[in-house]
Amino acid sequence: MADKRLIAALDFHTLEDVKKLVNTLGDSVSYYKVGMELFYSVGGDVVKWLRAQGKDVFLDLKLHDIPNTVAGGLCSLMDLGATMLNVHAGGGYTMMKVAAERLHAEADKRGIPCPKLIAVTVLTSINQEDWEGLGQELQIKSAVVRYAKLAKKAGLDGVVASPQEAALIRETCGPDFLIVTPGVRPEGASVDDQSRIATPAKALQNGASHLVIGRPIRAAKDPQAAAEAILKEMESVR
Ligand SMILES: O=C(O)c1cc(=O)[nH]c(=O)n1[C@@H]1O[C@H](COP(=O)(O)O)[C@@H](O)[C@H]1O
Repeated sequence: MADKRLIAALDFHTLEDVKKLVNTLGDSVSYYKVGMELFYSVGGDVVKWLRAQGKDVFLDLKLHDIPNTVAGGLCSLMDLGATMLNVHAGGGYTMMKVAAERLHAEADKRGIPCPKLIAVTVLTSINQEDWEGLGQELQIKSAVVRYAKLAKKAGLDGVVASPQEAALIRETCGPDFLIVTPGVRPEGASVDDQSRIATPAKALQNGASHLVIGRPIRAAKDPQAAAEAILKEMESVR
């Protein structure tokens, strides 16, 4: 049985590349992330294809707009059958609340299960210098926890944050709150454009519920072996 805590990021721009990786990883990986690169090139068909293969899908389009537009956008995405959708917490409490309410109401109306809705806090690529450049005065950690509390109060199921903030979020938001962490790098792997990172084991020890991992699997010489090594490391933290 695949470990559903691992979400492999499909940052490709063709369906052929997606099929190749998904077929290579086979039963080892059952949860995939479709982000803007793939969705903008291929559209909703990729989500439908993944669902037809029995895979869960995190549709990561990071909606960020006024409440009515975000809520409407989420309802439009609902037909694709994604397991999880996201918005930017920077859109504010009212936006998140309206989005969650409209998504739930729409799911009830259609008689379908409601996708999980999570909020991106502070992108894992943001470092202290970027952060201060934005004129932010809180520490990154404090801002992330503040966003997480707002997301919870607004009725969302969880957040996207770096593994470095996961412990504080878990302590603040309780055991059932989803904490989805990108910025995960096995020991010695290339950091790429990420800033606030940790290893798979450390991310889980800190309380992450899901790990989003892209290049360490996708760009590996042997993606199947890379995924298996990550899954083995994850297995040590239950
Ligand atoms: O929402 C996301 O998934 C996300 C949020 C964030 O703060 N940082 C982040 O890296 N991501 C996504 O997570 C994936 C990480 O990919 P790798 O850096 O290749 O492991 C990418 O698809 C990003 O779009």
